[in-house]
Amino acid sequence: MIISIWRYSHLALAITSFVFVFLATVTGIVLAFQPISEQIQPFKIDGIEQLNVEQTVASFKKQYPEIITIEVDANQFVSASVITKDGKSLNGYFNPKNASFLGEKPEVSNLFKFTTNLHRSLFLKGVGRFFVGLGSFLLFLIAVTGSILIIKRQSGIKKFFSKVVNEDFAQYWHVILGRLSLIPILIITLTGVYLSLLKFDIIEEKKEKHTINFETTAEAEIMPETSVFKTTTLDHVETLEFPFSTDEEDYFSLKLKNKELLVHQYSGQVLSEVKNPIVTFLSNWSLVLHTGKGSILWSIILLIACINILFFIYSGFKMTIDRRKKTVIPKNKFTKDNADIIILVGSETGSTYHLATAFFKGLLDKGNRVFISDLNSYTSYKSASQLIVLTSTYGEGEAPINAKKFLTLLNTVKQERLIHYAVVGFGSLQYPEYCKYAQLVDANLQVHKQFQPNMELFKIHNQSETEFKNWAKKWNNIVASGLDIANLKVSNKPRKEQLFTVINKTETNIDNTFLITLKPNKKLKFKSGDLLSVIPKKDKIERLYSIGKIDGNIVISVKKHEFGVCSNYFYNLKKNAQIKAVINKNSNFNVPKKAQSVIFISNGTGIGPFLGMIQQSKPITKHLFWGGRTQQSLKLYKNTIDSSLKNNTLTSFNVALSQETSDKVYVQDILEKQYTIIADVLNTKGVIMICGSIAMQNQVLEVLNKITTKKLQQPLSVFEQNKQILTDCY
Ligand SMILES: Cc1cc2nc3c(=O)[nH]c(=O)nc-3n(C[C@H](O)[C@H](O)[C@H](O)COP(=O)(O)O)c2cc1C
Repeated sequence: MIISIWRYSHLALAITSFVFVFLATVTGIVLAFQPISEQIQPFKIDGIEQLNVEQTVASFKKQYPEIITIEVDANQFVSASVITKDGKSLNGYFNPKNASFLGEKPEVSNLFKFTTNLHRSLFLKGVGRFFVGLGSFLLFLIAVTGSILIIKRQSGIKKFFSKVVNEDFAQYWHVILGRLSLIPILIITLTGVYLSLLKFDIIEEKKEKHTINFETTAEAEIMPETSVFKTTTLDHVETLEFPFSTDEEDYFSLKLKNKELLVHQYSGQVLSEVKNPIVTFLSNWSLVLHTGKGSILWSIILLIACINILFFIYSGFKMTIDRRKKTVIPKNKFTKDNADIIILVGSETGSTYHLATAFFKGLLDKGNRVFISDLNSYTSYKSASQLIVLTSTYGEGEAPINAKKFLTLLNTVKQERLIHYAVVGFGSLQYPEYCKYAQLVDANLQVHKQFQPNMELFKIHNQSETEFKNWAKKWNNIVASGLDIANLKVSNKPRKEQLFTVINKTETNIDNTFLITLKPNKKLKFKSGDLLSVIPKKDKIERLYSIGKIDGNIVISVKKHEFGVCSNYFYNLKKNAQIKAVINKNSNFNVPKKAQSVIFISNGTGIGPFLGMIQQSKPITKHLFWGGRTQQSLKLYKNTIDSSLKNNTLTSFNVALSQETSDKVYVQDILEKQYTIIADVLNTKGVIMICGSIAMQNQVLEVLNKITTKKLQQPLSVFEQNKQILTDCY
């Protein structure tokens, strides 16, 4: 619940301040170029930190009979106002070393003048200034609430900068850039507020007045060694005003960064010293930090921060709109008390709702009495016989926002009837606590007297529509709700299908396995390890095949099952037949660009993607391990493997045949023998890729763990976290 308060505050502030923040940011982007354009002008003289005021005054006095002021600005450009020997007044930039004139101060461009006005007051004078100041304060609050949201999302302040899982472009970059620009944005907003308060005199700059007692001043003496002009270098000076006349009671007025001095014009004695109040110090810093004056680096940081703010406006609103679109609970036709089937949804960002809605509508279409709601609305159900919980997991294995109260309610609400239930967990394998909350819900329902499971907990990675349909099919077989799985409208994304031509298909081998080669009709970008998604007309259920890329074509290894809809569909395709399919990127199972050595481990048809990878002519070490039944099973792949060995695109091939000899050898057995290869590859940041059956994967992982623990003194989990173990098993 707490996270929602912060999220709503963050959103409410963003909506309230949108116009002002947008205008201030766009104008801020333009204004960031002003200090940069100033800095690149040729008025900077190196070494003013070694030049003292006395030397500068002396060189000016040599050149000009009268000097009015000398100034040093934030860019360390020295400007002055002087009268020349021929009585003309000269204003502009000077070289402080020899007092030579460098040029007039350039006029501020109309673009910068216009933008500054818009930035400061929206051309509305005081009222505009007030709203800009308020906008700045609201942006500060947005940054604070945003930081709190990141802390909540990352489960603690210590993990503020730890890895963010990339599930959605807008969400991922909102967090990543938010963290990086937090400090500059806090500085921009706080200084913006400060400068506004200063303008409205809410903060006042009260300076002490100078008092001079000429009676007590020392006898005139020409600038002694200890004089303040000698001990002050030019880089500390802001302005130096010269005396009006030669009268002893007329003095220099020297403004430094931290104080103001009145200096005797002959003795160099300090007649009066007034320290700058803290307000002046803060004002100077606020101006420098807010505008980037005097520093190209800081101006660029401010510029990037402003561009990021524009991105936050876009990504923040995009996330909100997406969430709102997704989080729509369909209208109920039946009440909670006259429905037979209750669907309860737990969702943080709304994705689970679209699958829940498809399921709900599918059941309604077949005449079921269904009621749908969120998990926090759990209550008693008078006629229900089935409960389906569809819930995601958030934070570190925690309940999503609309499910936080569910477990408490489950233990307090009385249920009169015995209800059968099924729980589907939605999560992501990228999080260590995969579908943890669904697990918790399932465990609590298991021990509840009024609930009885009709199937095991089902976990779904990345909102997979295929997996959801698989679950729905299983559930439907148990409950016999008449659900038409093929026509469940689970997808809200249009499918961009491409045409492929069958250019080769082998006969089935002894294991009923065959290879099919497809040529894309149009040029397509894809890699070995990507997935080919096919939806056969017969059952309209999506199937995914891991593909090998050979000579720009797709090769897949398929096992023909007697009643397999898709495998028979593929098998019955004739040469030159056209099929429609989609290639899904699967970057988690492509050969990583930086890997210098790779081990491929597979059994059966799992060799498919590796047939492409072993042919790729990358100068890296590649070892292939494959487990099959007999020599006959291997024949299907032999040509590709042999040519890869011959061309040196494959370093070694290790085969395990389980039915060839009496001592059944499986792929994990040959791995154990080749432990040095495994240890070497992992130790040198190489990668192990596994494709095939889940049973094989589990056995292989066990063996790999033994090897790493023994030979590298580290459990396999360390290499899994380093992304050195990649799997694509089914
Ligand atoms: C900040 C954050 C934390 C997450 N934590 C987990 C987690 O601990 N376990 C898990 O399996 N999935 C986790 N996920 C993934 C979500 O459960 C997954 O994306 C799910 O499909 C979201 O569904 P929803 O939009 O209906 O909430 C997390 C996602 C985010 C953005």
